[in-house]
Amino acid sequence: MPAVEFANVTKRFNKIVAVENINLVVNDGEVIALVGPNGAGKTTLLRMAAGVLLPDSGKVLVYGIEAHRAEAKRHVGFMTPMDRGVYWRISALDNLVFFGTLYGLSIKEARRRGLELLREFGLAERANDWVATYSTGMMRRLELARAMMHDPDILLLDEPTSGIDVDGKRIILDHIRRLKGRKTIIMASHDPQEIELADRVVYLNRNIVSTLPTLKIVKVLVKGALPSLDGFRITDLGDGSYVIYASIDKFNDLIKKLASMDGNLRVIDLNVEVAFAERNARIEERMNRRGGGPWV
Ligand SMILES: Nc1ncnc2c1ncn2[C@@H]1O[C@H](COP(=O)(O)OP(=O)(O)OP(=O)(O)O)[C@@H](O)[C@H]1O
Repeated sequence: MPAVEFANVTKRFNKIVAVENINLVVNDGEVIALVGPNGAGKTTLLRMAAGVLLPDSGKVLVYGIEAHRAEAKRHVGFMTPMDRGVYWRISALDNLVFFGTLYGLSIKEARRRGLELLREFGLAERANDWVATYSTGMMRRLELARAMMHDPDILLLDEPTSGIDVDGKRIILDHIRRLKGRKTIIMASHDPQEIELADRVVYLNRNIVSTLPTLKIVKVLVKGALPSLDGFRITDLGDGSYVIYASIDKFNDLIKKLASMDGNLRVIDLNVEVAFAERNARIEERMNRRGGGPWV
């Protein structure tokens, strides 16, 4: 039985159609990245799978049970976007104990599990501090810990590493990597390093545009003085900005190189939308025909 199934799902907010006729089966143990532009409906899909939002038509099922029902919710941990899922005026540990008891853990069990997760996410020293004193990155890690308190089979992660520093990001990405194969994970993402963890990338723009096994190329827009960069294709846009194309395995390398360049170079944007294997293959083909002409 699929872990999560969207069957003909449509959701509107007044006149806005957030998602339309979505059909998607997520298998047990699969890691899915939902990718698409702002407003594409990624968060809406996650909220429906978490059972906190009902579809207008169609069905959202968790192990065959409608997602809003309590038996379905027990299987699911939802890491909400930004910092909406925890209480600010109590400590991190009290938050975890509170949410743990909502899922039926005893206070003692919830405390043990909460401390274990706080340790794992590098927050043990701040366990008793008010969440209001946390940085964005610490808050995101706490959000993930909260979603994991009841050891759910399915994790719904909304941009899990957005807006956080390199160390915080590494802790979360390593954790997700360790969960691969043991949990079903659906992740809404704009981040190539998150997307790289997925078994399947579902590109969404109100409805499903394409489903592909892997992401191949990331496109980075930079502005300023760009010294030569061996091993990367570059397009000069002529206005002092450049597009650099990096395969996913070289992306970290590229970011390190860009970071080590002097302050005259700025990263303006990063685009994964055009990065799919299908389109990459088309571009490669065109380049080969032209004998290696410009990309755009
Ligand atoms: N509670 C709401 N009330 C009204 N409109 C909403 C609500 N939630 C979402 N929408 C609208 O539904 C559409 C899909 O939004 P959603 O947040 O699912 O997109 P997203 O793909 O997660 O975007 P982003 O990448 O910016 O996070 C958008 O047009 C948004 O404005």
